[in-house]
Amino acid sequence: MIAVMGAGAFGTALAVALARGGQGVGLWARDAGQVAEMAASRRNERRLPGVELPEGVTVSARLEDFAGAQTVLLAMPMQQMAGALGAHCAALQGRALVACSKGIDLATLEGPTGLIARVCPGLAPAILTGPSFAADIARGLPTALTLACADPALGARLQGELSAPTLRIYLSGDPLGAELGGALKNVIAIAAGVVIGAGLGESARAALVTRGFAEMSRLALALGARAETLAGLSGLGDLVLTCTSAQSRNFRLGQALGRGEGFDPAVTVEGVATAAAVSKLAAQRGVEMPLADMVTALCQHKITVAEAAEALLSRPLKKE
Ligand SMILES: NC(=O)C1=CN([C@@H]2O[C@H](COP(=O)(O)OP(=O)(O)OC[C@H]3O[C@@H](n4cnc5c(N)ncnc54)[C@H](O)[C@@H]3O)[C@@H](O)[C@H]2O)C=CC1
Ligand SMILES: O=C(CO)COP(=O)(O)O
Repeated sequence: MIAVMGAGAFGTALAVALARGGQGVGLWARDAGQVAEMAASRRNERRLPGVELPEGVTVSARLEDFAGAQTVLLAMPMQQMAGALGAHCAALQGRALVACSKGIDLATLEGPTGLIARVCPGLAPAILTGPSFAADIARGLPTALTLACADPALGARLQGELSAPTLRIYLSGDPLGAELGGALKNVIAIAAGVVIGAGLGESARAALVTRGFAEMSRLALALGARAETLAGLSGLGDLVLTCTSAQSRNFRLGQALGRGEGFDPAVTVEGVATAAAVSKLAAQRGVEMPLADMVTALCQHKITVAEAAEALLSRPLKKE
């Protein structure tokens, strides 16, 4: 059995895909009311409407019900991960923990695997990330993801366990690079949404995505990630998806900013807190991240879109 902590869109979609592939999956939600609703309707209408939970998915608000699961997927928003893990560390002893969240913790500037290693020392962390909208996974559309783990034997076990007929998993030994790609692309996706929302055009978006990739790579390499990881599914792959699709919540928030419209604060948009974390991290390391800094300032309403565009276009001319 595999357990999934966090019954949002992504956790539910992964549970559905894995169960369709023949795995027994325990889907844990902290809210007993939501669990009762899902158990009765066999759906998660709040987060993943229109998708039936296969028979192989068991829902519960009691983590003890999934004590047999050797692998636990963590699928809550990044800023909630430290609290959720801290509360359940004892119950998770002896399991492999696979982070499915994309972001950097604003309080500690840790990514998911670093946070797991600190909050639950002794547990084996891995990360599952890459271009994959929950709705696509749940519809059974083909999806490829990266499973990154520092321990090659555990990584190979998880790769096999988490692969399903429409979920193709590639293995990486660079969890830092994989998690940084997933976190940083959300920040650039907000900027891409701003460009489109403000009517600055497709050419500007292509330039921004390219310069965004350069800036993602600059920070990731400075922190010790591998360049080939950034060029893979978890970096470039997810950057392309998120910067070009209105299915992305990060892109849609950016579009709203670009148009001067509001955005529903209840929607999970990982890039907002992560942009602020990235700006801090980059300043600490002396890495230039002009796009992330602009996104941070825009999200905090410290500058206007016109000022951001002007500031980026008037930067000193450089070599590519
Ligand atoms: N939705 C998508 O297409 C994808 C999402 N992700 C990542 O998955 C993570 C979760 O995103 P979504 O599922 O889309 O968000 P969501 O907004 O659909 O759901 C978040 C869920 O987390 C739960 N939650 C919040 N705090 C919690 C806590 N302390 N303990 C347990 N559960 C808690 C909420 O009740 C909610 O059910 C994010 O980091 C996101 O970047 C990754 C790939 C695709
Ligand atoms: O990470 C995702 C797709 O790979 C989902 O993106 P959003 O969080 O922007 O919706």
